Amino acid sequence: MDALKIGLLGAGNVGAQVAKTLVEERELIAGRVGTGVKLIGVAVRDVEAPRDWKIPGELLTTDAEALVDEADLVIELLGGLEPAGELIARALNRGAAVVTGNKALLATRGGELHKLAEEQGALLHFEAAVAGAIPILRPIQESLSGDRITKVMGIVNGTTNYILDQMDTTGAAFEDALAEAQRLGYAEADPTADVEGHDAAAKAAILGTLAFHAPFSIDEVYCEGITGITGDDMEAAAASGYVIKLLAIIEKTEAGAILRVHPTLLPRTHPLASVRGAFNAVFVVAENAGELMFYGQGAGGQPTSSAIMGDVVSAARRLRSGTAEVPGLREQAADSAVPALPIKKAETQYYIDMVVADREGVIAEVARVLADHHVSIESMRQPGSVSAEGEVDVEGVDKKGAVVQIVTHLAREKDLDDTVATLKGLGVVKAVNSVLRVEVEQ
Ligand SMILES: NC(=O)c1ccc[n+]([C@@H]2O[C@H](COP(=O)([O-])OP(=O)(O)OC[C@H]3O[C@@H](n4cnc5c(N)ncnc54)[C@H](O)[C@@H]3O)[C@@H](O)[C@H]2O)c1
Ligand SMILES: N[C@@H](CCO)C(=O)O
Ligand code: NA
Repeated sequence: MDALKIGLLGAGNVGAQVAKTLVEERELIAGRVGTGVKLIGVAVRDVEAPRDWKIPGELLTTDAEALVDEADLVIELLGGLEPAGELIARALNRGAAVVTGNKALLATRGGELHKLAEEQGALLHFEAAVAGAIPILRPIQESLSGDRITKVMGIVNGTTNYILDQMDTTGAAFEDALAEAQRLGYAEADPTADVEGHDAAAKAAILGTLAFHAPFSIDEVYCEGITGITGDDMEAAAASGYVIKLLAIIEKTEAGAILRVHPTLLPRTHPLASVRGAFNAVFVVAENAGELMFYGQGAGGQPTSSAIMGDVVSAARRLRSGTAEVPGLREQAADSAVPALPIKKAETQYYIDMVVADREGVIAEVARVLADHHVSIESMRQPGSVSAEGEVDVEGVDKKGAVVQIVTHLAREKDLDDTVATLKGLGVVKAVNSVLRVEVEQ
């Protein structure tokens, strides 16, 4: 067999690393595949642009379509919906294998692209799209395919974990931590996707699709990012023994599935609390397997290139042996439909941080509001008072109110919303500073 022709689209953070591996490790990759492999071109916007690794000039081209039309295997690392989607479809229509890390595209048009791949008998691999270097999709699609997955929960965005970790451990400002995450190659080209939770939501949709054998799109994922999290929130959480993490949680109930992404309070003893920097960690719960945990680098050019190269070797082996077989959505559709349920149906624990009038009977009044809405209290703290300037004053000087922090037992999202609305209307409640969801145990 002639050397397998590989076309690479994009030479940014991840693409440049992949180009480096394909050139410098060509022999190793060929040995792993069992046949020769050849990088035939790298499509870029500007052939003169400086890159993390200097790609040999003869490989660079601005004609992505011509490259796609020549390749046996296309690696898409442009990001964004277009022209990435159109180029992937073009490759699949030719029967070429495609490897991509583009979660935004897969969470939007995944169903259509999987169908196209199936129709053409072409391969579509995307391990890099979720949790960077961590092998998580293949274990879900293959190793756990004889089990029933009931829940997946984890930290799946490196940029936001890096930012929150920096804010928590060094007191860094949000903007400074974000700039550093961009410099380190963790963030999306438009980092709004990271900090507003959209990147994690795309990953939640992909995880849901594979774990629950039913197609979910990003529109079906409830999504809150971390832009509302302040240094004060982090400090208050720390003082109570918690840390704030952006979690993606997908869980199956009898009626359907709830997919959500939001900042979450975790006790410092929780295994996800110790996930630092741009690392990711994902819990998978399956009926027979029980709990599994996957941990590793979730972002960055070099770690992500490992997942891309794993998919390249896997696809190339199948091309070589002529056994293209796609664990795509046809197989997923074998299960009965699993509707996506609204966040209002979710049940979780909550943390409410508020300022109340500092006088007798107020706590009883607050507790009554919670009880009236079927929300029961697990713990309550009164860490101090606030001054006229709104600063916590533990000495109690110049008191304008008392800070009260409540952690509830499991409650329905709807009941919690009603509770908070009632609390806000209560004369004795001066302010509700923050309401966060809490995960205390796995
Ligand atoms: N960076 C990470 O840690 C990471 C991890 C996992 C997945 N991903 C995904 O991998 C993909 C690439 O990420 P990245 O961090 O390397 O992004 P990047 O922005 O650093 O690189 C993308 C490159 O593609 C180029 N490009 C865009 N449109 C083009 C076009 N039409 N023609 C030619 N070149 C074009 C850009 O100029 C840029 O150099 C994205 O889908 C991203 O979501 C990234
Ligand atoms: N921007 C993404 C890249 C990895 O998918 C992140 O920070 O996790
Ligand atoms: Na991965």
